[in-house]
Amino acid sequence: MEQPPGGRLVSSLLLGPRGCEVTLEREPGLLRWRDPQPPRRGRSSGGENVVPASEIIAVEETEIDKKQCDSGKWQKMSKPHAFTVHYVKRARNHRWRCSEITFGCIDEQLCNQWIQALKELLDSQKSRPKQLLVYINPYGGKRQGKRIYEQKVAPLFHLASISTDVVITEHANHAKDNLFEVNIYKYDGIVCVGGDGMFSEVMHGLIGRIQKDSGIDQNNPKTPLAQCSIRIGIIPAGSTDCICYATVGIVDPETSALHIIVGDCQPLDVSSIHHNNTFLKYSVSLLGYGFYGDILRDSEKKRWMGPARYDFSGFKTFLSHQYYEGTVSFQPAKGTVGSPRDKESCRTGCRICRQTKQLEEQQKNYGLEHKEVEDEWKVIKGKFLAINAVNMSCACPRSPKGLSPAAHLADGSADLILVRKCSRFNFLRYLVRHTNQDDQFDFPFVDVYRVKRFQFMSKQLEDNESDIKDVGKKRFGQFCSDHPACCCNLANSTWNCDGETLDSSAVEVKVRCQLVKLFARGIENYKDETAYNSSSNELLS
Ligand SMILES: Nc1ncnc2c1ncn2[C@@H]1O[C@H](COP(=O)(O)OP(=O)(O)OP(=O)(O)O)[C@@H](O)[C@H]1O
Ligand SMILES: CCCCCCCCCCCCC/C=C/[C@@H](O)[C@H](CO)NC(=O)CCCCC
Ligand SMILES: [Ca+2]
Repeated sequence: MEQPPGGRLVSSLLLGPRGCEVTLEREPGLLRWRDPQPPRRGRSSGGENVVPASEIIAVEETEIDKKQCDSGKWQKMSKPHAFTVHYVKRARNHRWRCSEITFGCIDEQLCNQWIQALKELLDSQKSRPKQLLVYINPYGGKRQGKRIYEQKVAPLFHLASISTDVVITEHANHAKDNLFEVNIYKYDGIVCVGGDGMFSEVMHGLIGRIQKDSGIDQNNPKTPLAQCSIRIGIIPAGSTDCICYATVGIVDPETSALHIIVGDCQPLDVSSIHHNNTFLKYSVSLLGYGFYGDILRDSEKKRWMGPARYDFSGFKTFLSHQYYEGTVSFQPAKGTVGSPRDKESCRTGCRICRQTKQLEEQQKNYGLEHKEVEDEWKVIKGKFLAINAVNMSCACPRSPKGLSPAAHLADGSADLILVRKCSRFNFLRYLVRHTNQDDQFDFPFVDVYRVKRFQFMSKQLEDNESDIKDVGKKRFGQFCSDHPACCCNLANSTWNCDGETLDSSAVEVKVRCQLVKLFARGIENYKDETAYNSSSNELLS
């Protein structure tokens, strides 16, 4: 065994029946070994495996059973000693798996030395969570949340020595209310097992609690909000799981559990939604009026159908081809680097998100953070089939590129997509482009803007606000002003806010740059030279 001062441990260990040189570089923290198997036809042998310390899940001493002991080189040892390293292995389509490798040692002392060195390396990974609070929605998606957690996630958390407090929710808002009661500060993260709605609930609980503890009034749309340093983890078990897909690249509980274990951190923009100085909701994925609002309103009555409710209501809403009149006003994002028509997407370590954050910090240092108040507003009146504001791409299994493929997770802006009244055929062409490689914004009836703030007011509300004079009528402001007695609900849509409906059709929206953090790292770019290839964790260089 060689142990030079640089902190490198090199030993000849056993991998099955064959010997193999294994190296542990303490700085920068890499475990390396070379596959010893003989060459097979059509396959090269001796591939080097490199596992960064940040992707080692656990190390443990291994009992060599009788069968293994009687075979190969183990036979030559009086009492074999071995240790197993559990680590992240990348598979296709951004999937992560927990893989393991067992190394045999000639004596107990060498085995203990390796185990100790690896454990010390694991202890030095400071961003890893040790204690988590887990909320499971047993009724989300296909109602598999509890099973998914118990079978796929809990064993991994146990392996990684993470302790958990688990709450199985009994009703909607259980998790949100609970977050105002428990001592959240003793946890390194909050995990939600469910869909986008469950994430939204946990996020509202966490943001609300942090603001309460910081003495910040969420109803004031101008107040800067306190950032949440406690990360949120998502174990996908919902119907759309768009936030998981757009931040990890796949909807897969095991992959998400591994991102939590290794302590990933992905900041996320959050939009705050107000009306008349009243806080309504926060949104991280889609805030949609018209088409997506109507799908949601219809699908809520069909929750019993599970995820298929969206296909049913989607088809019905498409056929209804309803458009809505109103006024959209917005402030174009000036402090951001990218544009919604970029070809480049937001990926792990995104340059655009980093640069935008730096710009924002520079502005803060020069006391210019409130400069946006004076920035010009652009006003668009029209008839819209859909108004979609997205803080991220909104990629999901139904739409692998999402509603705005170049939107960024953490650039402090949202992409505002206006789909004006057009024929059914053209609207279908637009929807089909959600699912293929063609440019969704390359239509004369679609406009897209990168914004920091926007407002919307439906025509009915505008008319009512100017028409209705007495207070009694104003309470029924959303009813038909031409026929005050008939109570027919005018064609107002509702807002779909991350899969939940909003009570008001008039909204004022402001993007809060990187308000929350997730246990994720954005979608990895395998072509990136710092990424590893899918078959052997080898560095692509
Ligand atoms: N025990 C419970 N009973 C009923 N509703 C619950 C319970 N726990 C949570 N909820 C609510 O269920 C809603 C939907 O849950 P969730 O997001 O997990 O599934 P989904 O709607 O099928 O998926 P998606 O949001 O991805 O479309 C959430 O808004 C949450 O508030
Ligand atoms: C003929 C081909 C037409 C195909 C059209 C497919 C379009 C799919 C786009 C999906 C966009 C999802 C955006 C994410 C929204 C989530 O915040 C929200 C909560 O989970 N989900 C929905 O509102 C559920 C929305 C579901 C819509 C179907
Ligand atoms: Ca954004």
